[in-house]
Amino acid sequence: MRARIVYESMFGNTAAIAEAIAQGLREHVEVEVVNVVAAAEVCATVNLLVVGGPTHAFGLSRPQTRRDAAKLTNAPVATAIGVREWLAAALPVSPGHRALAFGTKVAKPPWLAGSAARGIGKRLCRLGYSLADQPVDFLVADTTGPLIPGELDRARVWATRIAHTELDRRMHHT
Ligand SMILES: Cc1cc2nc3c(=O)[nH]c(=O)nc-3n(C[C@H](O)[C@H](O)[C@H](O)COP(=O)(O)O)c2cc1C
Repeated sequence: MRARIVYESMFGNTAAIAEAIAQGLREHVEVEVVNVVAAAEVCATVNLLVVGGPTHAFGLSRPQTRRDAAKLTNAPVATAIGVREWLAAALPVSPGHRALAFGTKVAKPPWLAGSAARGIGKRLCRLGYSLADQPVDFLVADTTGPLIPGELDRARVWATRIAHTELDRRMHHT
């Protein structure tokens, strides 16, 4: 089984979660982790597509929010393409394709609405994917991070559980 993780990240937090998910999946699955900037079209030979990005202005980032993010860091930030644009350009898939959605957002205030993970999940479903689990938000302490303690472990454990259930599912479907 092969998985591809496509992520977007301004300050490295979503990137770190993507790596933790890869670690969790890798115990059972061949995994490739790709920054959305470098991700070409959706690869047909992948059994599980995992897509993640930061929550900006209650949803997926846009060119303007990425430009705003770029002002908060000296590190190079890709503003031209994000997960929103990548998914908008993706081709629909036939039934049976599996996917997972994740995102990051600030922990406080807890009532702050919006989730990139949910938006990504919706778009994946519209493309024809069935989600292997509910979209998951991972939390950062502040806009530029860091992740709150325990989030990397939570991502690893989540991914390992999904790898198990997906392998199990494939064994019983073939
Ligand atoms: C322009 C901008 C808008 C943001 N809007 C939200 C928001 O609406 N809700 C939220 O929870 N976090 C918001 N955040 C915080 C981001 O979710 C946070 O920067 C991100 O999770 C960090 O991940 P990254 O290092 O991978 O970019 C915003 C951040 C930026 C830069």
